[in-house]
Amino acid sequence: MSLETVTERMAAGDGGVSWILSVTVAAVLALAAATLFHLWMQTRRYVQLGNLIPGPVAYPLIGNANMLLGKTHNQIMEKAMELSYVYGTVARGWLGYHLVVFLTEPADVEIILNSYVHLEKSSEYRFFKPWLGDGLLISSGDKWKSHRKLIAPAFHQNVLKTFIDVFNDNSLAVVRRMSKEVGHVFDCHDYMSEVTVDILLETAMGSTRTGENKAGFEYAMAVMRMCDILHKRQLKIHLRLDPLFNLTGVKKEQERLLHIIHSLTRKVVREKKQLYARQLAEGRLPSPSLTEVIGKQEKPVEGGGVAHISQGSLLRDDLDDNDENDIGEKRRLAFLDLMIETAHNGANISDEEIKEEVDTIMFEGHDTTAAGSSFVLCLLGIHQHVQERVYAELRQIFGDSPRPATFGDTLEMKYLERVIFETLRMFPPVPMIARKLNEDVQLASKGYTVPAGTTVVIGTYKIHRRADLYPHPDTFNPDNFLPERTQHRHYYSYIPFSAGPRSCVGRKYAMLKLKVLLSTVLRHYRVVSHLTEKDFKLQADIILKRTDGFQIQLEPRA
Ligand code: HEM
Repeated sequence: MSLETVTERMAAGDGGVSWILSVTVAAVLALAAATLFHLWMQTRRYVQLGNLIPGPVAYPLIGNANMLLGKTHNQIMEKAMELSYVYGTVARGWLGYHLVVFLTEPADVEIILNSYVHLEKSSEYRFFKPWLGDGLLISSGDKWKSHRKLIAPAFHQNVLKTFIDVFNDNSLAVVRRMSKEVGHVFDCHDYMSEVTVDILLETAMGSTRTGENKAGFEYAMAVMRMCDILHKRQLKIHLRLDPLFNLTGVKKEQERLLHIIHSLTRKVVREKKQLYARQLAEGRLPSPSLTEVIGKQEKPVEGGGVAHISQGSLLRDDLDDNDENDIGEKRRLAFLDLMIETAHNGANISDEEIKEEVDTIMFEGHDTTAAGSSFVLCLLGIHQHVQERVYAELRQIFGDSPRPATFGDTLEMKYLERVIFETLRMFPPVPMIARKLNEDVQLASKGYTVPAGTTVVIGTYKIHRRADLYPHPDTFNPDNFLPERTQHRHYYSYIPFSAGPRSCVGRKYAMLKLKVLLSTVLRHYRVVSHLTEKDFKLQADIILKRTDGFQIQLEPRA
């Protein structure tokens, strides 16, 4: 039909208009039908691929959501474990029409974690957003990539060495504080949490919470309480839903705490920036520059400033550089200073983004290490012969001297290192990791294809308890990490710090801090516990903890 005819018909009045209307409606309907057909085909493929993976019978509309009804987060985790016993190392569940796939086979886990494509976090991580904004833990795409590149050098081994004094001073302070607990059973997590926040305040922001600095004290308390709120939101179904959460007092408390946290981080970023500019103008810098500390001859390794903690090189890799030229050990550098310097040198990062990264480090570095160190103390309290071996190693390093630990000493703490690794195997502080797939993934296991849009849950806790990977997996045995044992295990069968490009950027920091803290505590006290690890009541939400408390007793060492 020519344009003329159409114009003629339009000019003809009502009949023409209704004809045009009919054509438009028909076109819209055809388009809608085509879109629906496309969606249906896609959904059909999604559902078909999902249903090829073994899992429980799913019901229309709800899928397997009935299995979650009325369950606590803990029971859900237990259910997921159960499913993997019944259905094997690849198991699926349907939340309505949303596919969730559980992986516990290292070769499959490697495909996800070692990829630069599947880096997006699942929607579960949204609770962190009001606190951490678009910080490293939850950001994605180019932002994550560029910030990771920027932050990784701040965790370089030579930077970490500058923290030794902070680690030592705070460890000794907590040993003194714990002296009032001698002789009775107490929860060591409170102490581990407090000392961890103190250390983070100094190493992340260059602040302390002692002395006149009331803001630092309030900040530390707010960080601890915010972590509790995040736990609550994972556990309580009504707090998970934003509209309901917004009506609660917990939301008000969250706002109050975030006001304290963000005000201080913003203020510290602003002041540090001004100080940096002033000192630069005066021709002096507040601290040695990042390049000076890292050293020109050493190139930071992509993804964390250190090679990945791998099975073959697990022990060597953790603190591999036995360089006694401890540059800057007396000159403390906070991550914040390093980020300000990097921004000054032209990196594309705003003040607000720097604030988000500092907040992220405060969160990620807190609960994980507090839980990790508490589990170590509980396990050593139970396994006295292991504790005696650790103590013998420490006596060999320090003799009778009360001197603080040096970086070189931490390299000698080989057995303590194995104890920490074994603890993180049995009780990984981050018990599972979740990713959202943006592309289909072909798994190594039985050739399953997991379709784009699926949430993949990597069951770290379950992988670490596989009897084919760790003989007697429920027995605490630090020798699981003897080099001759680790070299025969799959690289992805030990992932407490995750692995691949999105692995924990703070893993070397964590290991160094744990060694200094635990060695200081163990040089002063014998830890005692009358329980066994079978008595532990575990709570698995964001961070694995004991709901019965981390109960131990202390006896002073002569
Ligand atoms: C025992 C102690 C620690 C454990 C077990 C641990 C574990 C983990 C795990 C499993 C992840 C990946 C999370 C995911 O993909 O969902 C992660 C990420 C991260 N961790 Fe740690 N962590 C520890 C200590 C620390 C410390 C001390 C810091 C900082 C001072 C830190 C900073 C981070 C950051 C910033 C990320 C996000 C990395 C990214 O997405 O690129 N962690 N950690």
